[in-house]
Amino acid sequence: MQQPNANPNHLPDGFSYQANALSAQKSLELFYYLQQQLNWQQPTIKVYGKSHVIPRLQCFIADQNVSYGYSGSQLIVEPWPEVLDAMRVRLSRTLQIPFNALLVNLYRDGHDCMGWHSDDEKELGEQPTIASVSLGAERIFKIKHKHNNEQHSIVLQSGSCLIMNGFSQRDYQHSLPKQQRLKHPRINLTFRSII
Ligand SMILES: O=C(O)CCC(=O)C(=O)O
Ligand SMILES: [Fe+2]
Repeated sequence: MQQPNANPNHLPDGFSYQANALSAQKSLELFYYLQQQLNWQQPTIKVYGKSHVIPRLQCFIADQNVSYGYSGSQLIVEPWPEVLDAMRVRLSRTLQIPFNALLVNLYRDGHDCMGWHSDDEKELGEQPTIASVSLGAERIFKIKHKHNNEQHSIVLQSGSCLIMNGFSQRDYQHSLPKQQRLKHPRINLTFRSII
């Protein structure tokens, strides 16, 4: 298996990684709170005409006027819990992006994963900014260029924030591969601005 790049600063244009956006203590508290409190769903998606449940749990939180078809399945839209609304306000102010939606992923263990994709849905606009906060187990995150062999892989630590902006979605795909031996869960918060 390819080793994760030791230096997360060597990411391509449009990706930037901040290790300690949240303290270890705060990250764990938030992890347990969200694991218990959110209304987790496991939507079904169609791949080549066949229906599958996705290999993770999800919760979609958004302002009331927002609707977002995620890979063809319409998720139930949940209101903002106070703690996530506060985080959204802070991130919006820091990054100068009016985040109005949040897709939360729960990877129950290393069997749960997310396949190669770009977050390039029309409703995210031309050069979307996505802020991705990780809580709980560390997971490997892979990035590959769409038209050449450029590949990167980094470890997303608990309390970290990965920002994707610029042409990161136009030019690259990303994925969260299975890690068969991993027993611990992880929650990922992806703040989005839907037009
Ligand atoms: O779990 C992750 O770090 C990636 C999530 C992701 O790519 C997405 O929600 O679009
Ligand atoms: Fe993504």
